[in-house]
Amino acid sequence: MGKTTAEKIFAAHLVDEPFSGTKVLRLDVVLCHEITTPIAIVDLVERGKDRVFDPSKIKAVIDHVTPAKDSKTATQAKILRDWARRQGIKDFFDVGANGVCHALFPEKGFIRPGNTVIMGDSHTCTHGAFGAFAAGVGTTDLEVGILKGVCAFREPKTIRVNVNGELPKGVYAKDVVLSLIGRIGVNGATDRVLEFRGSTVDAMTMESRMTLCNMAIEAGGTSGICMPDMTTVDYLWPFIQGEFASREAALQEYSRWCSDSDAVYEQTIEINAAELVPVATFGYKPDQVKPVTDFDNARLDQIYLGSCTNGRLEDLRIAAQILKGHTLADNVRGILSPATPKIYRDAMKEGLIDIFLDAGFCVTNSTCGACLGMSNGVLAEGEVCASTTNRNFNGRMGKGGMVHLMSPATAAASAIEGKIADPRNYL
Ligand SMILES: CC(C)[C@H](C(=O)O)[C@@H](O)C(=O)O
Ligand code: SF4
Repeated sequence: MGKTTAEKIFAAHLVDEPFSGTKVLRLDVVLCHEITTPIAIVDLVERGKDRVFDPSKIKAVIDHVTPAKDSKTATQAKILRDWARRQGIKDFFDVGANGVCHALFPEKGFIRPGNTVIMGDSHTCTHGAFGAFAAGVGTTDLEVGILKGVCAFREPKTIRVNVNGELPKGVYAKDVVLSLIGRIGVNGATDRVLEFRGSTVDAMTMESRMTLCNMAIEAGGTSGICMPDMTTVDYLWPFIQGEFASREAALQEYSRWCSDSDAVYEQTIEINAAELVPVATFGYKPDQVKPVTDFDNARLDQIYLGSCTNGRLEDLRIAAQILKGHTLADNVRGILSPATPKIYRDAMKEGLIDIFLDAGFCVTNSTCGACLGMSNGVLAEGEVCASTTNRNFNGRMGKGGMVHLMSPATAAASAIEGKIADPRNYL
């Protein structure tokens, strides 16, 4: 019987099976940020276990609130910073070099096909775009991961999502994944891997694949996964060229992680790309999704472009293309947080930042900040934000505030009109 990508990765990393169904896997990468890792660090220090299994396999960033906004966040950053220095963690990204974890780490080439990756962050599933098994974990698992380089998982079943056909004008990876979540619900993939397949996914950039995998958790999924292919190799090439004689050789090596043609799936979902339309969420759950054309004058106060879902260069390009020559509607303010310093710099070189500034946007440094309502764009009670992020929970971007999730194109069109708008009218 053939194996799925997740099954292959589990088999290749298995170190123990203490109970039936629970598998202890060897970890290739442990990712850390300043919100969850300091809790683990303090506990490890208290227990006299201030060690790490392998400093070269640990990558850390201060990204959620940076530069620190108060004493508490400064302390969290300091705990992570001191630990990284103490443990000799070279891949540590501090103020000036830091960006949103799930955008920064892939950009640095840290995630490879077939890898096992954990982080104390629910959107770790993003890294599955590289054909890796990447899962968010709690503090206890994170501590064990940091100390021993292993993590226990129940082997997840895989749901295959076939997306075929060409995406219509104004429809992007965000619309695909929001439409999927709208269909299967916020628990539709609980404890499952969502494997994204089909010609639409094959044609996607790594950035778009990351957008797809990023939101697997919003349907309850443990990880999203895409098949490694030449797009993956091309993205990683600057980092792997020393390891392989040619791109073809790299592709051959990475292809072994692709699901077998006779792999068994728990369920297969078919999505016809041609039928998709630009969508946005309307409630406090990511599965409350409807076409943008069904919003009747939905009032907005803020537009937010950024995050690990849609703060990448391709997202900024799409939004800038729509915003060019326009300004923000009178009733809204706009905030752009390019997800990493490289994205920021590239956007500057391409003239995109000028377009945002000309439109009236405030451009912040690279941080999660507003996405989780901690800094750089927190909503006031009763305010509404059109956002390219991944969570619309009640109060997510500020107590009493509401969030509509959408693609960068829809956010840009909405910025111009001051209400949820159809990007197709601007393309
Ligand atoms: C702070 C962190 C634990 C959290 C997460 O796990 O997702 C954050 O990144 C978020 O998006 O809410
Ligand atoms: S950008 Fe938002 S969703 Fe992504 S890691 Fe940061 S807080 Fe979490």
